[in-house]
Amino acid sequence: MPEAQKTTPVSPTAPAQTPAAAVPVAQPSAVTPAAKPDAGPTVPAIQVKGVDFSYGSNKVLKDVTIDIPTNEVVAFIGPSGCGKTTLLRCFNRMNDLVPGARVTRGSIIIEGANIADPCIDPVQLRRHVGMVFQKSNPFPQSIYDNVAYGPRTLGEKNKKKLDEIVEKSLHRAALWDEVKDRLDDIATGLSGGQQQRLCIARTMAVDPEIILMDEPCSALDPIATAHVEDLILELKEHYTIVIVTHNMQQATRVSDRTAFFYLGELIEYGDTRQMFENPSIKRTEDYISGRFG
Ligand SMILES: Nc1ncnc2c1ncn2[C@@H]1O[C@H](COP(=O)(O)OP(=O)(O)OP(=O)(O)O)[C@@H](O)[C@H]1O
Repeated sequence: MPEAQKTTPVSPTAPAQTPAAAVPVAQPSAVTPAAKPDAGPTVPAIQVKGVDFSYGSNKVLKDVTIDIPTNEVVAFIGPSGCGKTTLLRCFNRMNDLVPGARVTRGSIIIEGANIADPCIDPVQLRRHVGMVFQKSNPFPQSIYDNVAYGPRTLGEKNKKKLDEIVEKSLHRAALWDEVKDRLDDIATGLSGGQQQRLCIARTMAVDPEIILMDEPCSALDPIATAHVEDLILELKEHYTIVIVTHNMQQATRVSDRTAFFYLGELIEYGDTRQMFENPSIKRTEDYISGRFG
């Protein structure tokens, strides 16, 4: 991807990396992420400020405020129906596609821009904020064409450039060595774990800054899951990752911070190890120790 495109801000009116306003200082301490030791002040990749979200008259997110730090992995956990996926899908406005679904209060700031701003193009936003789904969904095309799809859609026609993007993306997805000699084979012939890594490569081919993962390992066996988890740890050097997971061990293995949701509210947010070893809130403790959910 040309460098100029890579740094295109989400909003055409906002300069790239414009510092956003600080988050409200009056957050409850349980939802304030702990500062990383020695980390200087950086603008979070995503700032969620007092968001309410409804499907029709059903309010499913209530006053959610959370910062997602740049180049970290944040896990969203909580019992089924608590709103994890809904919040994740707010970050690239995937919920726009659901009739009657909307943010009714608050704002979400990405790269200094309020993503609800009418001048934001959701397609452009999704280039910056990629998504990997629960079930791998490769197109019934070749491995190469799956990865080249995004760049081609954005207008890249140069074969050499496309070859480079495909190779780099497959490398980053830790799949290159397994597929380099069969790039023309149909993608649906890959194993489940390979298909999921291909979908991650496809997401990376348009050079996003943020990758959203909605239970990316739920359909995978333990070996394929381990591959994807290793990959997540490698990817955070280059990307900010938000992952929804029902697997508590997975949250502890891959994430720097964890956010626990219950009935549409953010109950606790903090350093993953600290939260799992010494949660501040009784309900968090009950959930992570398997007493409900
Ligand atoms: N497309 C939709 N239309 C109407 N209601 C929806 C829709 N998607 C989700 N909901 C409702 O919103 C609430 C939150 O759902 P969401 O999928 O965000 O929860 P979740 O925590 O991700 O659940 P799970 O862990 O089971 O995936 C639930 O009550 C759900 O029924």
